[in-house]
Amino acid sequence: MHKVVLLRHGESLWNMENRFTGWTDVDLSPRGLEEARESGKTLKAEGYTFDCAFTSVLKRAIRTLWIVLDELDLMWIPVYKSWRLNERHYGALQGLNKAETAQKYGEEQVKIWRRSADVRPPALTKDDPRYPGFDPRYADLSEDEIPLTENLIDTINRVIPYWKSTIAPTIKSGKKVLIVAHGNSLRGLIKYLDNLSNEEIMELNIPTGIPLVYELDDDLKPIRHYYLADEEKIKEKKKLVENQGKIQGNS
Ligand SMILES: O=C(O)[C@@H](CO)OP(=O)(O)O
Repeated sequence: MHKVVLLRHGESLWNMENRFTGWTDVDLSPRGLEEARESGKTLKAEGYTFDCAFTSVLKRAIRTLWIVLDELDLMWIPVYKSWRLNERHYGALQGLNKAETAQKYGEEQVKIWRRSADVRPPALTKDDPRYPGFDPRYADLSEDEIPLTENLIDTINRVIPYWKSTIAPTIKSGKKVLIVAHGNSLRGLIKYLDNLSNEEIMELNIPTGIPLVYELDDDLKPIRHYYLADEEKIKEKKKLVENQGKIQGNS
């Protein structure tokens, strides 16, 4: 049996301001820093240790990982960063306030943009300053790999090849792996691992900063999974994420 720990970064400054973030490289909020510290302490208290870690190229995930590794006194372990673990690209919605967008387009439309598997938010154009092609960290990507917008399936189509080529073989080799990533890149990974339908994934929200343990069999098929926090806290934090897409006062 293998265990892999998935962790969504702590609250970011744009989670705090309730803005669509995607590939925008915003840092953790003060609460996010605390959540990261808290997850590190929980993992330590529960006796978790890791041989290596995987994360995205976005600082809210990287800093969460640093803080967790600091708490675990594991800052020395190998850390692999890949754009493939980045948050889902939110296209032209990036930067907009989620509640205001719900006010303008309706809560149902915002839920579809946020949680459906196959609907893409409006796309960026290549002359938009938010186009990732202008960012040196994506210099090695081919033009087809650089998103203008993504739905969850597009995200899955870049996360899963990395899982198969790199993360899964590492886990199978017996290494203890920590993955610190994002709400939707983790939803994509979970949809794949648990074989969830497009309807089921619609209702899945991942709270910030709570370690999620997946126990996997030898073929890396999930046996069970659980968060390292009490039920109430998980429920409350999932609700918080869900309500971000509602018109203010409707939560
Ligand atoms: O804005 C985003 O990039 C994501 C994660 O913070 O938000 P959502 O939960 O709306 O998919």
